[in-house]
Amino acid sequence: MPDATNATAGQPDAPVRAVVLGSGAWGTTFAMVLADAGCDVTIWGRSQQVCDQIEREHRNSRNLPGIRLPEAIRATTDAAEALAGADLVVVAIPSQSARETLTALRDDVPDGAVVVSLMKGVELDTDRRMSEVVSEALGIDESRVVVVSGPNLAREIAERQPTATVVAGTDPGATALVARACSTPYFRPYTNADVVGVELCGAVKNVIAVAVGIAQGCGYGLNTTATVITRGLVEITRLGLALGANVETFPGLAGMGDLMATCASPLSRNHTLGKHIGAGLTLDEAIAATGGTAEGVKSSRSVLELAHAHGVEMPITAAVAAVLHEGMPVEEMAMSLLARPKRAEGL
Ligand SMILES: NC(=O)c1ccc[n+]([C@@H]2O[C@H](COP(=O)([O-])OP(=O)(O)OC[C@H]3O[C@@H](n4cnc5c(N)ncnc54)[C@H](O)[C@@H]3O)[C@@H](O)[C@H]2O)c1
Ligand SMILES: O=P(O)(O)OC[C@H](O)CO
Repeated sequence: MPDATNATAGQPDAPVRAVVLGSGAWGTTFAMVLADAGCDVTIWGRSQQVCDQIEREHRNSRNLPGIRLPEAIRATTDAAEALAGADLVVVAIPSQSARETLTALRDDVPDGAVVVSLMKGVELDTDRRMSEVVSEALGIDESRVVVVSGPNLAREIAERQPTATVVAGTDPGATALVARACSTPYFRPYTNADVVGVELCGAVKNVIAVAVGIAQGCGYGLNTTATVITRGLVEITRLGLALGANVETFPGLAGMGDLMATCASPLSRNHTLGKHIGAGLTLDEAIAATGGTAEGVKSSRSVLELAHAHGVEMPITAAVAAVLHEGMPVEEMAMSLLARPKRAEGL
């Protein structure tokens, strides 16, 4: 396995000590990636039952049925115990729970630890990106927060299928540490200094995946899917550029790559939820039928607020928010998008 020693901390032989906050599908899978890369990994979870099963049976049947986890991964519900001496603190809980959860753990996160956000959402009410929420909740500089985002459906990675990701941070040392800590023969990180762009890609693609799901649930075919994905990427790019992102991020893994994976895969919770809505379920019914966290439900609202605040037009996001939260019938969604004033293609 590749080397994941903590050379930047001046301990060339010590493995990186990583703590993953959250024992859901992605937290558990990322813990497996870190362990396969040579890190010393502990998962902190809320469920005693899930933690016990990870420790004793090396499985998490609630979130990753049928997957055998590395035996070295430990799991506990005791946050202080988990976080003591951590070099990396990886946050893998739903975006809207991040501030409250991290504020409560603030005193347990060691000084100097690099904090990694795996979350793909924008906070309701504040419209903050997750790295901003992490930094505010823990009282740390944003340079200590690194983001990992890409075409990373948990189940496929838990099966060790090959994929790549983007590790984004403003501090080159912290970014390199995280990239080294999660590099395995099946998981290839690319670094990027554009935290804003990478985070917006991850959050908004969930909303676009809901839109694609709705279209497919309504019975529309691949022309509609391709139209929503392509114009969805335009929306993401427009918002990103207004917020200072780098244009090169959007056709990359965190942008087009993740959009393609999420909009195409039946494993995606956002896509699945959209399909249920398109097929006629209510939002509550669709959430229950989907299971897991479909971040696009809440982020459709916060992304739209962010867009309004910056004068950015995001018609697909607006239509998703209208269907999910304002009672717009799904049948009206396509019409509301296609009837807009005609314009030239492009941003
Ligand atoms: N599943 C994926 O394929 C995937 C891939 C990339 C990124 N993500 C992102 O990672 C984040 C987590 O996703 P997931 O798939 O692990 O979700 P999940 O629904 O499978 O698990 C979420 C976990 O967080 C826990 N949790 C919920 N509220 C909590 C709180 N207040 N405090 C502590 N723990 C809490 C739950 O108990 C659960 O263990 C999301 O932002 C998601 O968009 C997921
Ligand atoms: O299951 P989803 O819709 O949350 O998507 C999972 C990942 O974000 C795909 O990269």
